[in-house]
Amino acid sequence: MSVLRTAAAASLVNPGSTVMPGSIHGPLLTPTPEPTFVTTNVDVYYATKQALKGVSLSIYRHEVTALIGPSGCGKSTYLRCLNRMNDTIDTCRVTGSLLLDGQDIYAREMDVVHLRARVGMVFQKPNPFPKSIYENVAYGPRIHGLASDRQYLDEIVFGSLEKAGLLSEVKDRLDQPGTSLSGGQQQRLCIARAIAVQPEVILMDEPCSALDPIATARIEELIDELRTNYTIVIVTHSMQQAARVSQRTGFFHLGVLVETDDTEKIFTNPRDKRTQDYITGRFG
Ligand SMILES: Nc1ncnc2c1ncn2[C@@H]1O[C@H](COP(=O)(O)OP(=O)(O)OP(=O)(O)O)[C@@H](O)[C@H]1O
Repeated sequence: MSVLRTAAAASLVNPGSTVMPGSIHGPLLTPTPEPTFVTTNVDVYYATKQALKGVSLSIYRHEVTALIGPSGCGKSTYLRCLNRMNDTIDTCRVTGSLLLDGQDIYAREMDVVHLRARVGMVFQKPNPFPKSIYENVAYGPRIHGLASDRQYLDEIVFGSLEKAGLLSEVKDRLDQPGTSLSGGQQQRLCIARAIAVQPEVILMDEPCSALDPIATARIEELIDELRTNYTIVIVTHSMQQAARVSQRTGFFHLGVLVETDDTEKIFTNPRDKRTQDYITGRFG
């Protein structure tokens, strides 16, 4: 794609905004990426109301996939299908095929607790446990039996805090409550907590919506670093954020996945008029 075309298209995303061509960055996609999740024809109902209609989407390893679309279009519903968080909603029914590394995550024999360790989740509002910083991170490895002794548990806790970019800020106050941290630090603590149980995938549901711009920038940098070791799916209302952090983007509208493609393609040359209208601010 020519620089001129990219520049013109980037200005479409948000005319006059700071989204410059270079900031639709995600490094180039590998030629033959490997899917972590293959989901096919997913329908979701809340009682009789259908929230997702025939969604087919693959999530690729070591990429960040952004899910965008107007409010109520089903982004969070789809995200929650990937670790069966929707199971906690009585009226919710999921049909279709959802395979993680080829395994049906809705199969009767699937251990949902284990699934949620493999597919961790970070929520909109940071939600540390009412425990110390150390215990927030140690809790998961303990209940999953990942640490045979205290020394190994320490290694997991310190390593997870380091990967979440928080260790240097908290190493001298590990026994203080998680809730004593700033909002951005709490969100990184929640990321450390997810990492501590060695997930393959981290789901993030608008992880920056409660954070200020500096804390948001820190989380965005972290997402880019985490991609080396994890597969990430992020729901975001910010098209700039999707453009900055993701390699692949899916656009949802009224419960339908309208299109999915390389992030650069979605923001510069979408196939569908609805996507074009959304990214140019005509609705949403
Ligand atoms: N627990 C629930 N019970 C009933 N309906 C629900 C429930 N959760 C979501 N819905 C409905 O499902 C549809 C999709 O909601 P969902 O939260 O997935 O959309 P979204 O795109 O993530 O929205 P937003 O961007 O506002 O968070 C909406 O119509 C919503 O009202």
